[in-house]
Amino acid sequence: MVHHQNKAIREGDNPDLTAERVTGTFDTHSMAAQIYNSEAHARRRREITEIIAKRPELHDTKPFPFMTREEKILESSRKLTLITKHMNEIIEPNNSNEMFHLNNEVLGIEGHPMALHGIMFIPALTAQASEEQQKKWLTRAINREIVGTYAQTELGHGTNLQNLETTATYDVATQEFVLHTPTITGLKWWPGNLGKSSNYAVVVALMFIKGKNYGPHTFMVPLRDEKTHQPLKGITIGDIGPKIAYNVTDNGFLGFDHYRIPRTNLLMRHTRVEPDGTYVKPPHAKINYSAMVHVRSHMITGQAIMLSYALTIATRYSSVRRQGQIDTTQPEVKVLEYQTQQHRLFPYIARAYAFVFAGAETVKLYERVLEEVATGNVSLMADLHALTSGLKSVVSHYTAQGIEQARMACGGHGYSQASYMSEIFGVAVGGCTYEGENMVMLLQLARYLVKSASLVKTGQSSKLGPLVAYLGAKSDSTSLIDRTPTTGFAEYVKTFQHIARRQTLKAADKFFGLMEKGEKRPIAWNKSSVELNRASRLHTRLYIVEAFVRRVEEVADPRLKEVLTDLLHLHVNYELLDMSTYALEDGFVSSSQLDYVRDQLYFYLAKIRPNAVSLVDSWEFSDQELRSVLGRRDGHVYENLFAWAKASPLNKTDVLPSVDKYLKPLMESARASKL
Ligand SMILES: CC/C=C\C/C=C\C/C=C\C/C=C\C=C\C(=O)SCCNC(=O)CCNC(=O)[C@H](O)C(C)(C)COP(=O)(O)OP(=O)(O)OC[C@H]1O[C@@H](n2cnc3c(N)ncnc32)[C@H](O)[C@@H]1OP(=O)(O)O
Ligand SMILES: Cc1cc2nc3c(=O)[nH]c(=O)nc-3n(C[C@H](O)[C@H](O)[C@H](O)COP(=O)(O)OP(=O)(O)OC[C@H]3O[C@@H](n4cnc5c(N)ncnc54)[C@H](O)[C@@H]3O)c2cc1C
Repeated sequence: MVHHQNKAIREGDNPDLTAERVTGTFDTHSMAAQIYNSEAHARRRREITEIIAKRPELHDTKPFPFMTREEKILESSRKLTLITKHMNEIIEPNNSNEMFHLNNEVLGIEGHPMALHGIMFIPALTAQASEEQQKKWLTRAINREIVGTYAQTELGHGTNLQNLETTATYDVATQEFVLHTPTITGLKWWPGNLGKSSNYAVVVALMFIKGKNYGPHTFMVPLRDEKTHQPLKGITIGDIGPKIAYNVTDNGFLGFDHYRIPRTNLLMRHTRVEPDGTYVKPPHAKINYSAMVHVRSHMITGQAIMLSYALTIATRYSSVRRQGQIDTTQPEVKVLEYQTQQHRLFPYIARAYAFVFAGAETVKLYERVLEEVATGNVSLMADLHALTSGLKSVVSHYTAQGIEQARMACGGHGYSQASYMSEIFGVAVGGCTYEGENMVMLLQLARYLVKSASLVKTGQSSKLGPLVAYLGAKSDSTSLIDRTPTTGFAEYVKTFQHIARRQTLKAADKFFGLMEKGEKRPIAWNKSSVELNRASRLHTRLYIVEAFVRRVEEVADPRLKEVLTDLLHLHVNYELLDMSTYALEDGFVSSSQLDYVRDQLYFYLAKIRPNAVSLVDSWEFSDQELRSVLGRRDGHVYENLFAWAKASPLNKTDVLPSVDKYLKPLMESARASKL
């Protein structure tokens, strides 16, 4: 048997797809180790996939698009119960990476009844509950004796937490907090799994003690009777209805009617209220925003994975779809031969790799900050907040764009739910909104950038943190791209630094200039905000490029290094063209240099072409995880599209009741009236 570098090759596959895999120049298992950050985890992912493949009870009973929302929730609950019961046979206990993979394989991306339990409820208790509180609730939560969510957003307010309407008023006499929803707009609205699944929530409410508003605080709140699951007295609760996607998750509403909880249900790791109502301040004002930072830090990888789902589907399909000729004397070509198709897909393949590498760095920083904060050191919180705010915005934006490009690259079949593209898009695009609307989060990063710009302008560049140190550096007068014998990545990084620095300083000048002219700070901020967000995007895209460069530098295997270097070339050239307005504005890059960048881009599209399928195969998504007829590993698309269509509920009978009831009589009466 021939051992190929691409480990997805199997006998009997569509030969067009096998031909693509044979041309791969690198070992896809080794690339998976880069993507998943260790050989051990990449191997464990494969093992988990194999275990699941052998357990039919963990497979979907029918394609998700053919299920109603209720059926999907039932099916998801069934599988959730099974994986909870057999967890230790499938994954290592408490390994969150393995858990993430298990969930994606078995439950899928549409959510499940305990999604928020793992993503936010447990992280909130871990970071914000005192040791005593953790003994009481965390172990029970980890054991899934109770199910919880994170209830912050309200019908009227999601972004502006200071103006939430839910109040938690301390009653010194009974040592209780009284939770209350004063208006319709104060109803909690959106929290995942709040509607029907959770019996507890970490609730964010404005805390009032002796008439003073202490701002948003987090409380552990029982919502439903642990035995009957009936809502407790004083609680109004339900599902908010179907959404664009993610409909297995019961996003919910919640209202409180003078609902009492003990004082000790305020999460008290960093902040306290004494029995007499004395308030003990936390070491950092935003320390209780940690569950949001947790998701923002992890969602970078989550988004990269969803982008890669779509790219895997589109790239495989483009290798089996033949349409039209390039040379009219030759047979029809695979659509992947078209330069336009490559230009649509390959830069996004590069972005997906860039995002997953940036995501790995972010999680590392998050874990470091989490440890430091636990010991009272909050010095890196602002840096982490700035970085994750920018990354969640930029990455979710390009992920949604990339998925949509991948869908269009599949032509008509991309529009069928058999492709699964609409669900992938729908789930991913939610990331532009949840955990902070993207514009809002870019403005959070902009605050950090403006402060950094102030340091530069006042001659204090030495105080800049490592993520913004480039703002204090001097620029060359023009870019060195194509002006040195060999243009390396360093020239590109310097060019991106120049662009981000110039835009940051320009936006900050505009803001400070408006204030000098007498505008109040918030007005000046609003009038500069488009320019400020441009700076935030450029800064974040620079960070992503640098993370990509750092990773490629670390890779030892020469075959992997070569293909990752090709991807990085594609990435930097594509990015530079995409932001060329900024580069041309001050003549830092000339139009002849951009011609060079364009030529490089086309060169690397062609160079990557033979590795395209192997690059997507390296993500090692099983068919069960992808849930896409177009993206099947074996490439047998057409016969399976036909089988899928035949299985559609509409095809259970030849004549639909609606035809019997309405269309037949309509046609009959039309015919009769002609007589
Ligand atoms: C593991 C997951 C993997 C994959 C996920 C896959 C699927 C997920 C599927 C579904 C989604 C699941 C869950 C979704 C959950 C949610 O959406 S929860 C709700 C999230 N809500 C938000 O994000 C609200 C956004 N708003 C805010 O965060 C805040 O309101 C704010 C915009 C930051 C402003 O806060 P505030 O009003 O308090 O601000 P100011 O008083 O003006 O202070 C600003 C200063 O505070 C600093 N700051 C703010 N936040 C932080 C922080 N977290 N850490 C450190 N510092 C912070 C900010 O920098 C300002 O500082 P300054 O400039 O020095 O003044
Ligand atoms: C799929 C999904 C899951 C969610 N899960 C949860 C959950 O589990 N728990 C939870 O508590 N919440 C959850 N949410 C809610 C989510 O976090 C909020 O919807 C989100 O933070 C945005 O807030 P908003 O809806 O108030 O948007 P708005 O703030 O109303 O945004 C509307 C527009 O106003 C703009 N805008 C608002 N403020 C500013 C500003 N200061 N400057 C400039 N522009 C501004 C925005 O950019 C946007 O264009 C979820 C939402 C979704 C879609």
